[in-house]
Amino acid sequence: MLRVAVPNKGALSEAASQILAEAGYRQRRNAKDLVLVDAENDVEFFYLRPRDIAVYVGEGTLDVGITGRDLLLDSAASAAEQVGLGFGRSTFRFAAPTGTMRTIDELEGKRIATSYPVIVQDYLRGRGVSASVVRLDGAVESSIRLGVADAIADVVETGSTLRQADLAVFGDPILSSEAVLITRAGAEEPAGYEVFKRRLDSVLVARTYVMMDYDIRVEQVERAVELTPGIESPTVSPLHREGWVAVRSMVPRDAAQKIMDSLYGLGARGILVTDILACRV
Ligand SMILES: Nc1ncnc2c1ncn2[C@@H]1O[C@H](COP(=O)(O)OP(=O)(O)OP(=O)(O)O)[C@@H](O)[C@H]1O
Ligand SMILES: O=P(O)(O)OC[C@H]1O[C@H](OP(=O)(O)OP(=O)(O)O)[C@H](O)[C@@H]1O
Ligand SMILES: [Mg+2]
Repeated sequence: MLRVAVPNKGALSEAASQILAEAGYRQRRNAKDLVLVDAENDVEFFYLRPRDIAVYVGEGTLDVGITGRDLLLDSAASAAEQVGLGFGRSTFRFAAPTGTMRTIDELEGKRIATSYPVIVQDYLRGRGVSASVVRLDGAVESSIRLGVADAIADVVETGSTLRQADLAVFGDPILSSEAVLITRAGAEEPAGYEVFKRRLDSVLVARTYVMMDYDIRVEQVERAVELTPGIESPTVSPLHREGWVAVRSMVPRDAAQKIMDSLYGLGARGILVTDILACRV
């Protein structure tokens, strides 16, 4: 049975269970449950702290995990990112009281509070800056006001937490994070992983793409399919109406409106867009 680690709480928990449910797996109904066996699909889910997931997967106790890229890097566990899952996006950045710091070099000799000490130390080492890192569990934004740090390095999503604390980011983003699927680095592929991965990949495709159908004159088909090349190749079928064909193709969801405008300009009519509920590509 494939053993999968899923965040039990925090920013990634709900969306992780959601993507697994969309991939056809049973998920726990009670947020207190620690384990759920999906016997029909031969998968066992373990609900764990997102920060611990890379440790279990790196040790090989669990086969696969969903965690944040930032948490994976900070764990220094021997786990490898397989695919970005497109949710739980954030950046990881330095911040200090508004107007006090502009560059990374100004961190020299300062105290930096963070919940991600490994990422911060690696980054500073790479930049040749020596500073002391104060490890805190959370609510890092309060650390400067409370006198234990001069700057912080933390997860920034909307930026509203920083604004509330009168802090401003400075320097380039240290990294961009999202939820990722991880497995043990260098290990043989666990039994059942291929199907599990294909199911998640399929949800990502179904979320990213829509199905587009349209009718167009035969002379314009080549130009039209350049706009809608699909993943494999578009389906072109004859229409009862002489000189016209119907085209069906997957297109990226966020480009659909622009593509429809261009197709209409080429003379396409009856342009329809539908959601993809599930797929295998
Ligand atoms: N707004 C956000 N706040 C915190 N983490 C976020 C946010 N958006 C995305 N994430 C990601 O969620 C992961 C943090 O998980 P964690 O469980 O610590 O979340 P949390 O919301 O801080 O939970 P808790 O505060 O209960 O520990 C990281 O990968 C982080 O990049
Ligand atoms: O940019 P924003 O949208 O404001 O989100 C980022 C904030 O959210 C998280 O805090 P959380 O609420 O998880 O508290 P914590 O720091 O105690 O974990 C994170 O640590 C930042 O503080
Ligand atoms: Mg938090």
